[in-house]
Amino acid sequence: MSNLNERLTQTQTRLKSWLFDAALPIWRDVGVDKINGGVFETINLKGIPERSNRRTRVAARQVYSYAQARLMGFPGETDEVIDACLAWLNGPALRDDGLLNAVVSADKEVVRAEFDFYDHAFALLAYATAFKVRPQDKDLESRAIVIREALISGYKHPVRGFEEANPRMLPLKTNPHMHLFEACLAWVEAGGDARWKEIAAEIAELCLDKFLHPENGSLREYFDGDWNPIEGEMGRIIEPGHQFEWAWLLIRWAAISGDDKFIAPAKRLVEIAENYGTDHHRNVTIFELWDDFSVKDAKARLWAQTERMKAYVALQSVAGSAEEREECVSKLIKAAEGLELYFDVPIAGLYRDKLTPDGLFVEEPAPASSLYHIICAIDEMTKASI
Ligand SMILES: O=P(O)(O)OC[C@H]1O[C@@H](O)[C@@H](O)[C@@H](O)[C@@H]1O
Repeated sequence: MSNLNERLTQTQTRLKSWLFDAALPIWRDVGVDKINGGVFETINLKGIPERSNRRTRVAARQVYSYAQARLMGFPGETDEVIDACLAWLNGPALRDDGLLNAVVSADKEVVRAEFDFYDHAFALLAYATAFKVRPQDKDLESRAIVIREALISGYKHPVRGFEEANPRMLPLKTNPHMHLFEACLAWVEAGGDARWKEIAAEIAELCLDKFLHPENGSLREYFDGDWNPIEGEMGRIIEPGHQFEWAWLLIRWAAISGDDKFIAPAKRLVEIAENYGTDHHRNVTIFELWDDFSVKDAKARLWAQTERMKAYVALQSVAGSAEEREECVSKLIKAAEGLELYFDVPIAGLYRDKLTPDGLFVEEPAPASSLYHIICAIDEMTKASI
């Protein structure tokens, strides 16, 4: 076995053991709120869950995480978390019109009922992944279709993509489109109807035509109502983590759609995020750049490290030569080592979230919301080979 291959296998094994032996058990055994239902937002670094208001996206992400764990062959119990979170999504988080509240308290009082596009994208991902492991449960598909149709009837942009509110509220945002794209791909994989693929195609084209900077190929975050970058500083923000994340999705979409035109822009996104958006001294991908690639915010959140990993798994799958593939695998290992920096806490299975520019971690409870990123990256990593 080559040295690189050996390092890849060791990294895959190490991360998978951390996930299976420590993280999945703790986020199930401590993370589920057995009294009030749903899951806690955070567990502090002493291992105690914290009682705070709950973002709907967290319940959705935990459905994804434990359904994905099942797909990965996790031998432990997963139904408890999946059921608790599905009940939350279809209970306290559900509004009368079929859409979702954004934030609900532990006592099930609605804290923020406003429509949040991002939460709906995650609910669709949750239902898709649950449906992959429970294909006989047709309710999962019907609930997702209710949300999808409500999104289309209430929030469709007149030309392409989706609005943030009805009546319109600017800026329009690429981020929820990215997660809706991700959910649509999951539904395509889960055997959903043709509409999922049509929405994915629309978002992929919108990304190429409008989200990407025509000159330097970066992907910006905030747009006006005609899909031009919003005026002022906001229109100039790019997030390196999102460059990696879109690259991962675009390469997956190239395989599903059979259209290779998405690969070159994806490679460019990775190049930008690696060369300008990653601090090679700390070995972490940072939070924000300006669209001339100067640094806006050098703090580094955990999730961006997982996107770096996913992007290199995608890139190695479309590598043109053995050398290119080895280069991707070597960067994948580097990215995984960057992620593991965040795992250095007294209780295995918990993690840090923010690394400051001077190399210190912020002291704070571990957020449940990051498990989704981590499990996805580890699952993707197991697909890499040389
Ligand atoms: O901040 P939380 O909820 O942990 O999400 C972490 C991050 O997830 C990523 O996939 C992106 O959507 C980011 O914009 C987001 O901030």
